[in-house]
Amino acid sequence: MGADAVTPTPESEPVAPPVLSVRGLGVRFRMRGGRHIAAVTDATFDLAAGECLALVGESGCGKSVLASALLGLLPGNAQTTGAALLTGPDPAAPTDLLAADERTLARTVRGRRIGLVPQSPATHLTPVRTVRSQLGEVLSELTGARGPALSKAAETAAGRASFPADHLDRYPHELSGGLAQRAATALALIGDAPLLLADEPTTGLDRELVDRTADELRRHTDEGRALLMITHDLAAAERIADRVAVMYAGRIVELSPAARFFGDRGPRHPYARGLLDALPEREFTAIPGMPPELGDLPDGCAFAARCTRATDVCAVLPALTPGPGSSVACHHAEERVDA
Ligand SMILES: Nc1ncnc2c1ncn2[C@@H]1O[C@H](COP(=O)(O)OP(=O)(O)OP(=O)(O)O)[C@@H](O)[C@H]1O
Repeated sequence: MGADAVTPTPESEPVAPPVLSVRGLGVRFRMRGGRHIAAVTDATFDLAAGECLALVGESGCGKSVLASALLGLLPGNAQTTGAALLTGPDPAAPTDLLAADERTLARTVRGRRIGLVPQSPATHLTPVRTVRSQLGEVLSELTGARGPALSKAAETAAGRASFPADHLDRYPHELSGGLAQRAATALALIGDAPLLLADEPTTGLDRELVDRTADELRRHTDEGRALLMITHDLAAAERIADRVAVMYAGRIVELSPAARFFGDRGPRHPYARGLLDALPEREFTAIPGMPPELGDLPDGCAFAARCTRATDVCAVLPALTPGPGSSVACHHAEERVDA
């Protein structure tokens, strides 16, 4: 499918001009013996200010690789295709994150135009330095603050992520999981980036902390930031996402408003429906079989081997196509409309 082959339906379209416009993004890893792993193929979506898009899917489907591509943090054996346009100070001259050089990404994008809320705050924070010192370092780098102003700025930065000022002089190992996450979020917010990228921000947290962390992220979105949240946690996605993109075997197979996805009508793609049905609070029925190897994908629909709806037509790759309520890459999606 070409980069501009997806025309989103009104329902699956973002509500304002995009902060991020991803078109036909692909990431392949070159392996020994001339083999390739197609980790992400033809990802196309927009993300607007004040909007949260949850990118969901099973482990290994390519979510984190997509995030790394947006941050310019792919390893040397990666090849990218397509474009990922990040709107900057001049809306008429967006930065293509896939084409930008490392200097541009390091100096003007990471931390300043994209704030990364990491998967594991414990490993993201430096263990031998207090939270105040770590906030101070990023603040002086991004804002130039020095001396007493720096300490005050650290308190303000902590407050934005609801990190308590009386814990600023603690080391990461002295923090609970929730506070470590808030410290990491405070770091991500310092540059006042219009786009936040949260990679599994709730992993390892108990349910109450998941809800609180998700609500915090929603608050930052409501302040006008765009949030791309990568998550296994469908409950967290349901809590805060405006739209949901479901990835399977490196491709986005459904792009849907969250209200529809989690509501009575539900997703239209059989895999997306299977993901929801696997939840303990729903049918608790696992999808049979395993996802295909990304180095050995079939020519047609990668989900067909696990799909109860598969027919001969599924040997032809289905394109992500606008339909009633959501965009879906499935030859049989229409059968599920308003079921
Ligand atoms: N440097 C690399 N070389 C080769 N393959 C890689 C490399 N990095 C990632 N992959 C492969 O890309 C695929 C997608 O990985 P990715 O980490 O994006 O999945 P994910 O959906 O984020 O899963 P998880 O939630 O478990 O992190 C996996 O099959 C992974 O093995």
